[in-house]
Amino acid sequence: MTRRYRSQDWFDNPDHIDMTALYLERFMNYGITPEELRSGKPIIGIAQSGSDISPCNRIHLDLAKRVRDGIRDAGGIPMEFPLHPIFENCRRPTAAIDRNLAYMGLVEILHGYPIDAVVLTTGCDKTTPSQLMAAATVDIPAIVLSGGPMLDGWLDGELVGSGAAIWKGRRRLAAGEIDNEKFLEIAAASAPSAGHCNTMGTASTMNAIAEALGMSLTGCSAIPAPYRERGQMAYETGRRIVALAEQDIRPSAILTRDAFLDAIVTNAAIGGSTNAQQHIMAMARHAGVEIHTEDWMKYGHDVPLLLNMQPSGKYLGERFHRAGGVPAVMWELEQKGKLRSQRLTVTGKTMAENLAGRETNDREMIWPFDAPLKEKAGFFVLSGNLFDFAIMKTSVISEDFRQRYLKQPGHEGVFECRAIVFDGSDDYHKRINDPSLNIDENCILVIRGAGPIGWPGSAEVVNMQPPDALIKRGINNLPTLGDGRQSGTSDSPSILNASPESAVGGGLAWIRTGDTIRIDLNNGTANMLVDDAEIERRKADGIPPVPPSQTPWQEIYRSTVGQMQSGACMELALEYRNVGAVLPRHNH
Ligand SMILES: CC(C)(O)[C@@H](O)C(=O)O
Repeated sequence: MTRRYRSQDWFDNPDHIDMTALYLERFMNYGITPEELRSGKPIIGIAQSGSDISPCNRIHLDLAKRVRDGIRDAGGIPMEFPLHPIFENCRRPTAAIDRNLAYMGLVEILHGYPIDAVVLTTGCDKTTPSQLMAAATVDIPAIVLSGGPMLDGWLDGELVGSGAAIWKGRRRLAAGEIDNEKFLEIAAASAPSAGHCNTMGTASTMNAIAEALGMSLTGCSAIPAPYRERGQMAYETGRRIVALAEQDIRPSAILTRDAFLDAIVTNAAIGGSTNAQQHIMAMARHAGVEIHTEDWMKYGHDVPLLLNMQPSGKYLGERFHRAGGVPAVMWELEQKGKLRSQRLTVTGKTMAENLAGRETNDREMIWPFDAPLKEKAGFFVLSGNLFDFAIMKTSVISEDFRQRYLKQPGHEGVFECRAIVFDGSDDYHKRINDPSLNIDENCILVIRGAGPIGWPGSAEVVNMQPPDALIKRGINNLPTLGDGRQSGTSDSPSILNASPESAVGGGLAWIRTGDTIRIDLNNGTANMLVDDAEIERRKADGIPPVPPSQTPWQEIYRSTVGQMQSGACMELALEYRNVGAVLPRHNH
């Protein structure tokens, strides 16, 4: 039996035939017939995230054609509409402020237009969580179609991964090993085709998480953008969303606590981006699921690193796809009982069923659970008088860094450093090479004013590079700490996402250059060794100033956003759930 869709309240509503005429007539101007719209078929939205200013997602302009084919073949009517663009690399002051804006825009579209189900076209970092957050709020049937990563980058016979090549290139530039032209050549080589980052940066991470949550078809996220399977996946996704609409399988049936815990576990096993922390929190909260600070350590930290992909490992996205992609990693976890896989996914089957038979045939790319690339590779959670919450990405800690800071005889897991404090990244760039700071290997670089309210939007700036003089001596990483984020493609073992941020009076506001910071990974603490009376005295100096808002949205964003610990959500939006079930009033 076909069910009555919400779109029929617009197009087939005997109580409001006067309104129906108004709703129907303008769709005809691009050739849709009233019969189609009144046929009782589901109207399937395609949230189009691709555009010329969203190059990571631009492939979706083509893929949408195959999605439409799938929707039509399965008996639905496609309607494509734009999503607010989000382009991490280029958006100033940061794309982080776009996540909540795109979220809000998509909620309004899905609620206010005759849309029964939606295909979410994901790619660049925040295009995934923003759309899943909206799907959770509206709670109409939804499915993720990833755009896929770029092809692998190659230069001079070596793999060059996007993002990772930039951070490495910057260091080589500072060391005087390459000139500007070579740096640009490396950057170009790392991005050889359509698609998002070919490394396990935030884009690949968030698409993998969408799949781990059960919101995309099995094997979707890792298919490189230009591969034929990508177009085929678009077609199958289009077909599948019609079935989800018919069966009324909604995100609330899929986005459960079990699904989010599996996302945390999978993120650790793939060496996922630190940005996943705030996005997982935000998606969970919009889905009405409680994820607690302790869950990161309890479920995530002990998970080993299984995927040999940059920045934690060696290879890039094409090999990941050929090795079986996300299902092959999850298969390893499933064998060891690390997942809660008896849960529904958009395939209509359980995650356990989706994973059956998905063992990898490439053990250089996906390592066995019992003989992994690294043990205990999940995020490490820290707290202390500098912040209530921050994370460290342990999967990228190099052996050199471990030896220097974490394996000092008699003090394993504990190190003390002299703080060099920067107020935002302009200050960092201006002063990092100032010889009067005497920065050496006993220093920790601290950045503040980079959180959701301070920046505004939380900037990817914590992976600060050491001064040129140190890099020339072969010291590529100093400990760093801050209330901002860092690129998922970075190999810096930073302590980041510190909450509460300096701009709201978090502990980072009271630290001064020259203070000693003690990091204790045995107890999960990070403290400035400054007594409480002195901290109180410093409070009289006030919170370090942050720049004024430059646009209306920046001001609204600042007045509504929470801290990164809790997902940097637009807090008032959390009051709204299942808004797709509440039809808006007629408009004339
Ligand atoms: C590479 C970027 C822009 O930094 C981001 O996409 C990430 O991976 O976090």
